[in-house]
Amino acid sequence: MPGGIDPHTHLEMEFMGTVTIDDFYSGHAAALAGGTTMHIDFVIPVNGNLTAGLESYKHKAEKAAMDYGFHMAITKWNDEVSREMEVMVKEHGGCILSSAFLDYSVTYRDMTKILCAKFSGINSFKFFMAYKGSLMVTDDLLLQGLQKCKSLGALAMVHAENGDAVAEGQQRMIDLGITGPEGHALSRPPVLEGEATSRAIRLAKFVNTPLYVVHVMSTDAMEEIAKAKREGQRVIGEPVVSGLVLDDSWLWDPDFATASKYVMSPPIREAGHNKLLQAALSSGILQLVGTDHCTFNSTQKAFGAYDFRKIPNGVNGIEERMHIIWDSMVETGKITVTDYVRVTSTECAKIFNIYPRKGAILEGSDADIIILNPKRSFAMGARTHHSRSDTSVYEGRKGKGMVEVTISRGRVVWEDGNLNAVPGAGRYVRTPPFGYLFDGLDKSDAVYRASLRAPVRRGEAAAA
Ligand SMILES: NC(=O)NCCC(=O)O
Ligand SMILES: [Zn+2]
Repeated sequence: MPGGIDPHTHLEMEFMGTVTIDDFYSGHAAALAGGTTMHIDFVIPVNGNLTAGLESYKHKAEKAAMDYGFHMAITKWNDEVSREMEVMVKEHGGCILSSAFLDYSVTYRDMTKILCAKFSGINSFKFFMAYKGSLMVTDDLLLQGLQKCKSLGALAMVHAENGDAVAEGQQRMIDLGITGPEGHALSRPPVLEGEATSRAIRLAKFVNTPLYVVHVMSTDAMEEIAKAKREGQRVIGEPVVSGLVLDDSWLWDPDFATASKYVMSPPIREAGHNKLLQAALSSGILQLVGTDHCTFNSTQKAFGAYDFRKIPNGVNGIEERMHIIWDSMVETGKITVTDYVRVTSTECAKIFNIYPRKGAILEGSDADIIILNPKRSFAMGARTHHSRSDTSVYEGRKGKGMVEVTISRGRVVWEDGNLNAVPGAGRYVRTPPFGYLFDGLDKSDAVYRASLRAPVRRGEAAAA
């Protein structure tokens, strides 16, 4: 089948003052072991300092062992950011140098050109509606961003939680003396995810642009997506492996190291949400499976030993995704093998406009192929996984369905537990703008304009 594509990971990303511990090599090794031949999400903040952001990623990307693409995070708004979004979307050769860069030396300008040429071709931008005081965007910024995304043919993605209310919820827990990992889940209940999802959907509707909701963790958020889709809105919902198969009971574990492993945002929900998210995936309400892979080791998680707000957010999943989805959804008859290929690969390639180069086995496609043996069993855990993390939220999990071979662009990069990819073997994959989600938007915009019956001509104008 086509090699899996993980639409949403964070490898070696700085987050909550901590750097995630998987880098381009260990993370990619883990991903290839999981049968994933490429993935899409590295969050680079666009902060009016594009070149610095790209420069810091260039060295990491040079070590990539698998094909990869980028999303970019928009965390503030000004003309420079707006301009940088254009820079990132333009294809190779069409790179625009922002006016600020032109003031620098030729060498600097050339470097900018090279970096832009190398990393342009990004067609998605991510907006965090949570993490007040750091990444969170206001409605005003989100609106500006949605409009800009639409004009560029780029997909707007949202981390949907009401960040203001989360901050209140956190303070409420601290005031109640709840400082442990369970406070994390209690401070940001499903209603806050549902509210932000609904708000983002409505703003995207107002702008008439497609929306991609990352890590849908609750039925509250899923129901908002279902409603919007029923009404014909172009909204993509991405559940992640942790939300599909885990529940929040671990957060109440008396052992801090165990409980803190499960801290991520939005939180892993109480049992029941997971099964309903699986059902939504089966029926097409949710469209593709990501991981939001963002690992911190036990030392890093221990930063929040006395205050859950300081526990770095994130769990593993890049290596486990293909196996767990096969075991929990195909082996149980919830989805067909064809659906499995769709939700782990094809849909992602289509949404990010790289199909059929990726996500298909066709003449002319990259020969990205996995061979999964449905009869072979797996047993997961930190001692045997390929991530650099000393913990796994899937510790002790057993099931059926093992990726035995991963082929990337025709080369066998993973075979029976052996990694055959060297650092630098991966290629950057440009994601062109105006994917299928943008088809016909001009027509619906025209219908909208025609429906306005305005301006009404009054007075002299009407008489003329
Ligand atoms: N999800 C999470 O807890 N960590 C990764 C960063 C984010 O996407 O929120
Ligand atoms: Zn997020």
